[in-house]
Amino acid sequence: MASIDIQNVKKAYGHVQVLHDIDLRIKDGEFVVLVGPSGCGKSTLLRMIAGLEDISGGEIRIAENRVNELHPKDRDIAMVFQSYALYPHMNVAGNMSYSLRLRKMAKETISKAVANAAAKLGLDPLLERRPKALSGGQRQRVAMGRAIVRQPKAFLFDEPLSNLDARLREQMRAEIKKLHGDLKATSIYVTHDQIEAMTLADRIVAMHGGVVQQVGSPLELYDHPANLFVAGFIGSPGMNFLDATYEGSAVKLKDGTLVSLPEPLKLPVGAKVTLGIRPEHVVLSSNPSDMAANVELIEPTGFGIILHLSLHGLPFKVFTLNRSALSAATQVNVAFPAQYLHVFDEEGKRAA
Ligand SMILES: Nc1ncnc2c1ncn2[C@@H]1O[C@H](COP(=O)(O)OP(=O)(O)OP(=O)(O)O)[C@@H](O)[C@H]1O
Repeated sequence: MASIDIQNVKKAYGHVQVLHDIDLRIKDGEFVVLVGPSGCGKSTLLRMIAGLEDISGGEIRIAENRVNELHPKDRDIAMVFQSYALYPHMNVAGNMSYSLRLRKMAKETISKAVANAAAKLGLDPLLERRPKALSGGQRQRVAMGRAIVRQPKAFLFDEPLSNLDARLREQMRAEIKKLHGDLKATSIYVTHDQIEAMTLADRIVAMHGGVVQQVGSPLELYDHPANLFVAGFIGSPGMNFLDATYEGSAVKLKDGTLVSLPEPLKLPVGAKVTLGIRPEHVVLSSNPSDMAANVELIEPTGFGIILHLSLHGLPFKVFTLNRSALSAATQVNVAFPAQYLHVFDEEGKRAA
């Protein structure tokens, strides 16, 4: 196991800069998730750590050693991809033991390592099977087993669950988390799925446009998003945003409604701001003096209900567990509890 240090790392393809000055220190044993929309540069960063892409600037250190010039096979890390890349002509045991056989390890040591990993992953009954006789989930487990037997310094996961159906993804996600609890191996996991990031990570690195937007625990990002991008990306359904102006202890919405803040912010009175509130934090009220919104669509999810509203003519969502919302009238009143409000300045940064 090892820490991974990423210092001022840049990547350019020709004149196009796809990663800008990335600085991250991943602690020994930590599970860090790189999350962001397609094209944000997360896979490129992972591939640079693995040695599959050149580094245009900066330094990457694994276990305190600079690896910029090291060949992937000399970095002692294991990568698990979305495509399982198993050898079709080898059975499960053969696939899992391949790298150890290449290293000419003793047969007994190899069998023990394979047996240990197979037990952890529930692969014992499948050791003799070829990949074509396995389900997608089982193949992904073999790919993980192949990584585990090597006891690498770190695991790098590149969207490993993307090929699986929703239920299996959920199950494998929990298995990966349990496995990490067990192995405590340094892990970097790339995904575009914010739920995967929230549920798996010790720390999330939210990326956008080749720039790290925020690094923190899942709840830090959920409770205190550093900017509009993170606020909108983390959480589903996504946060509602409303244009407003700062009025001291309140913000004023476009229609003149004053929304009280829990405390004053360091902003000049009259400053343009964006008010954010998550759909699950909006209160459906019966008080006619609260803001009125038109009901456009009702989506029952089983667990709860998503109300698509039009507030001051703009789309606005509410998530509620209250089933009476299923029969909501054409108009509802909404209230914004002060402790759940987020305010962002004109540049989109969280206002403190
Ligand atoms: N070989 C390449 N040549 C030129 N540009 C590239 C190359 N590989 C990636 N890029 C660009 O670099 C940017 C980052 O790509 P990257 O694959 O890291 O994004 P990503 O966040 O992992 O997206 P996805 O989830 O779609 O894989 C993109 O704009 C992409 O078009």
